[in-house]
Amino acid sequence: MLDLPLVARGKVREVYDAGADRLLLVASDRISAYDHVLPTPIPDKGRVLTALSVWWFEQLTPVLDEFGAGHHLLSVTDVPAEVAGRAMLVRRLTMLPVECVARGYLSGSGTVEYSRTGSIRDVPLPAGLVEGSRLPEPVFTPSTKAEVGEHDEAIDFAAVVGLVGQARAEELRELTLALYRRGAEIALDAGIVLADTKVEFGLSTEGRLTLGDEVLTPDSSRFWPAVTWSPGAAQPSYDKQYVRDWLTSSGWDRVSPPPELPDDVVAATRERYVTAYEQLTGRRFA
Ligand SMILES: N#Cc1c(N)ncnc1-c1cnn(Cc2cccc(F)c2)c1
Repeated sequence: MLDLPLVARGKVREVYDAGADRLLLVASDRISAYDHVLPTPIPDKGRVLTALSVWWFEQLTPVLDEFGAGHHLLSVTDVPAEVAGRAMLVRRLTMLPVECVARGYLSGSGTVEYSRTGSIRDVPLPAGLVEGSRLPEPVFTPSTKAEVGEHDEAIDFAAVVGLVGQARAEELRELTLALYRRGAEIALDAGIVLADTKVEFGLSTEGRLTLGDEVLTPDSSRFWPAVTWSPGAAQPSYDKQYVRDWLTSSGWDRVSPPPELPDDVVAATRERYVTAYEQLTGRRFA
């Protein structure tokens, strides 16, 4: 347990108070599937996803610069030894109450909405799209932050305006879409379809729009292997498919506490995270 006050705890991450205007974001090795946190950790998951976020902050800085925005990462070395490699020291922000989601492909709740309305939020889409279809243009699909354990609630652009004002809402939409476009382009070059992602922003003490949270990780985004992309059915998850398939085959009812994962599923899942990192960054995971 860290000797710092706990600020927030998510399914697989914690936020600690690191003193004056600083927080410590700690990524655990926990993995969640079907809205349950599984009892078996995936070794190095926290370290891989932290290293990936750090790399994306570097890659996306030119996009942030275009908008006069910054990011909250201060250090990954100035952190307690017990969480070295899986913690980010970040600037404390005043977080904006909007989960900024960009979708480049139709999936999950997006497919449900499209099936009912022929659109996603206020964006009409062409007929004939199916689960996994690439959208003509990426779509901004914001939601409000739910209490821990609850699902985020979809909101439309007008609701974002109501929360942060017209100019800020437009800035959030355009910056979220620009970050997604750049990330999706880099990911596809590495053989990964970035189907969608969720980013969070806050305001720095100087009032500057600042990208927070984790960025473009398999926990905040849908990663699909490009080689198996085939619209018309649920796409296999790049990182969680072994876990999902094993849980389904185990007969687990998705309501009672989930079973422990077998060693081979743990090892294969760890390998997926490491491979995603190495394919995207071109760097060896140490
Ligand atoms: N990032 C960031 C951040 C910041 N830079 N400044 C102020 N607050 C936050 C902050 C607070 N909660 N969260 C969500 C969150 C993240 C990780 C784990 C969790 F449990 C919950 C983000």
